[in-house]
Amino acid sequence: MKGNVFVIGLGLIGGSIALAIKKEHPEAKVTGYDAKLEEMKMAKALMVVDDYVETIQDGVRGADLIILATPVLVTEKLIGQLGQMELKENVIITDTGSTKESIMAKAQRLAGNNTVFIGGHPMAGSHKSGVTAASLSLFENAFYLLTPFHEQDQRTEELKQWLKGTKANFITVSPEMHDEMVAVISHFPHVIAASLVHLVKDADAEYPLLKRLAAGGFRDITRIASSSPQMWADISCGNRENLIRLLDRWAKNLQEVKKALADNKYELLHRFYAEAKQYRDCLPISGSGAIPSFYDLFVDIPDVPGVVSQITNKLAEKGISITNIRILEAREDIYGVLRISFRSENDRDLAMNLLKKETPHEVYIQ
Ligand SMILES: NC(=O)c1ccc[n+]([C@@H]2O[C@H](COP(=O)([O-])OP(=O)(O)OC[C@H]3O[C@@H](n4cnc5c(N)ncnc54)[C@H](O)[C@@H]3O)[C@@H](O)[C@H]2O)c1
Ligand SMILES: O=C(O)C(=O)C[C@]1(C(=O)O)C=C[C@@H](O)C=C1
Repeated sequence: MKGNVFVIGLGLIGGSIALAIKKEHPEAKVTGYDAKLEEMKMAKALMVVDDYVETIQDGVRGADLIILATPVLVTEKLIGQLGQMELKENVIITDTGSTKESIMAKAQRLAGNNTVFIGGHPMAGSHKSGVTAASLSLFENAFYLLTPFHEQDQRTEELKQWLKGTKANFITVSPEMHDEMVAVISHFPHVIAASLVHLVKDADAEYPLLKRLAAGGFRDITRIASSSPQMWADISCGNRENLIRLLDRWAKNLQEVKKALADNKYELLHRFYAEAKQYRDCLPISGSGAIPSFYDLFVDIPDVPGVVSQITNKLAEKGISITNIRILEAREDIYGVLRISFRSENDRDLAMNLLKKETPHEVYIQ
């Protein structure tokens, strides 16, 4: 497609969408704006945007598509500001915010003058922020939720065309349903992850060794506690009522666990873990989903210095990026197993072929 795209908020999400649009629509011009000048300069240097402007007014003038990729409370304010500006006729405005009800309520005022607002939320991301974390493949195979005011709107199809390069799967939902669902699978887990970290932090003074012992399980469940505080404070305020309801349900659930412990009810505790495991094991491990797909590759390696960097260097030389790396077992008498995670199946297959060809190690997918 041809036209002017204006991205406000050049962080992880705005940057990743800009990259996808530039790749899919090379004839379009992608301009960016961010509250931080440094972020704009970096976005241009990394060729995430073609150019940047120093005021929002300069960017919206002539824009055919405006994408708001700022923290959700900021997005609400910006929608108000856009309502006061002169916009191009037929412009599509969308956002990427993790909440939808209050954003859609604000956006109602934007309707008219052939302006259309279509709420959006790509259901993939990371605990990392900023344009340097942006990636072309961030949304590949992920769900991308849309909340248009009119479901069958032709303009929604137009927006999907603009966003085709994300390779995401688009689904239309109501803003209310959106906020209830993401509260359970995304917003509430972030509250819990941060709260768990606070629990450990509070015990830190008493047990200085704690930090060093906090290994696999704790790290896995609290990765998302490293996310942007502004983003999550905004989301929490934007989805307060659903979060309060979930906190009540969670408290009740924990009371039941507490009672089972107090009464020493082994069977109840076993069922508690078994039912959780059964449901968790049924979640899709690849393909689309709110839980990001991790495409893992396993490499048997000897426990000798330098071997991990040899492998990562080989991947870097071929431009294959990894999302996570971990040694699962490393004892003197046995081989260690290196688990390398990739963003896409394609990256993992490229890595497997490369490492099989260029290293003596056993390389396999579990
Ligand atoms: N991080 C995720 O996993 C994820 C996933 C899906 C959706 N989202 C949503 O996407 C949006 C962006 O998140 P992100 O992860 O890219 O955050 P980010 O922190 O990486 O980027 C946000 C950018 O917005 C800029 N910004 C803040 N206030 C601004 C203002 N007034 N004007 C212009 N720019 C301003 C910041 O400087 C920053 O560069 C949020 O609404 C978030 O809820 C995040
Ligand atoms: O993977 C992560 O770090 C995320 O937190 C991504 C995550 C999520 O909770 O799944 C976070 C917020 C977004 O609205 C969508 C995706």
